Amino acid sequence: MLKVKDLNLVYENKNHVLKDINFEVKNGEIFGIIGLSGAGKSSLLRTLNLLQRPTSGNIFLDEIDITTVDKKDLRNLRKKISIVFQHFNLLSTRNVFDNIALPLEIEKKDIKEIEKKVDKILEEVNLSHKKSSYPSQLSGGEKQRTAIARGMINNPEILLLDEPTSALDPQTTQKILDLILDINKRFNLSIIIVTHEMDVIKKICDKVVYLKNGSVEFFGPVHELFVEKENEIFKEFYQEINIDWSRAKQLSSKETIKLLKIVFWGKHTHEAVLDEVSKKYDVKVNILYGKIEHLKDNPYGTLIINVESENGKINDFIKELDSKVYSLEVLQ
Ligand SMILES: Nc1ncnc2c1ncn2[C@@H]1O[C@H](COP(=O)(O)OP(=O)(O)OP(=O)(O)O)[C@@H](O)[C@H]1O
Repeated sequence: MLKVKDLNLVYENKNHVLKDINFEVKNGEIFGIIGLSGAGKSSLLRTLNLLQRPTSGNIFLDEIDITTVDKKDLRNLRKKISIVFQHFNLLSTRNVFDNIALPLEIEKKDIKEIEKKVDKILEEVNLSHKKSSYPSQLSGGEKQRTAIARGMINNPEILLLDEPTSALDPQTTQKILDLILDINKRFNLSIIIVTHEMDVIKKICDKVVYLKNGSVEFFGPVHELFVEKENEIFKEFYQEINIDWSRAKQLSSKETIKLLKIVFWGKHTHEAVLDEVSKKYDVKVNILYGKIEHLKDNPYGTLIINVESENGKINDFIKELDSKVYSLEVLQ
């Protein structure tokens, strides 16, 4: 487990970029760091394997505070927590095989062992056919696979990925995300991924830290970010719900009409809860906005509805519906 405690980073020019950061990453988790440009995501990632020393605070890897590690133990630390850089950092004069072999050569490993390990990892990232190619002969996705393979060659406990899909087209992005999910499952490897793409968080992450101006604005499971914090965080990140609120409120201005926001989560998302409860209380439902999305393995749905009842049972209807959905908010 990786635990970050009260971490601060002040650059030499007095720029205080990370402020009292706290979070933890459990073994085998895929953990996202998200935020707007300049929020401090890359700075945070680089402190996690001490490429950038924090100004204060602690980073515990399995209870040991790595911020106290001295220079000679840094190489061992970076074998345990390895990083894949945003622009891959492949050496242009070395082919794919030799790029991946580099960390083992630095360790002065036996040539036979190097060949065996590199060939195995090449197979795992589906790149055996490109082992003799040079970086200039590779597509963006192949460069990323090479960089990930090099990051994996020393069997790290944690793999840090800086914007692994930012330079890729949507199809290649999907393939790289599948690869990340695959290595996470196969090796029970913890993966910490910096991204500015909400879709990446949705598709592969278990937990997430949302950074704003260097502070943790949210830390928790991805579905909580989407479901509970949607209004606060998403408004500044992107306008998630596209609805004409003044019209919706005007429609709901009568005493007998209420405007509701309902969130469904997990297996209940596909159940006909709304239909059943509205029939039971004889309430008319008018859907103003609706969508179902997928977060890793679970669907979640959002509905904005107004409901109308002349029989005085609208509050009973709301109470029962509230007990059957993930969350319900009376907007008006
Ligand atoms: N070495 C440095 N010295 C001083 N300031 C720096 C240094 N590196 C980054 N910064 C500043 O720290 C802030 C955070 O930068 P960082 O690259 O960590 O943000 P980010 O969230 O990763 O941004 P982006 O999404 O644009 O890559 C920015 O204001 C940046 O200019």
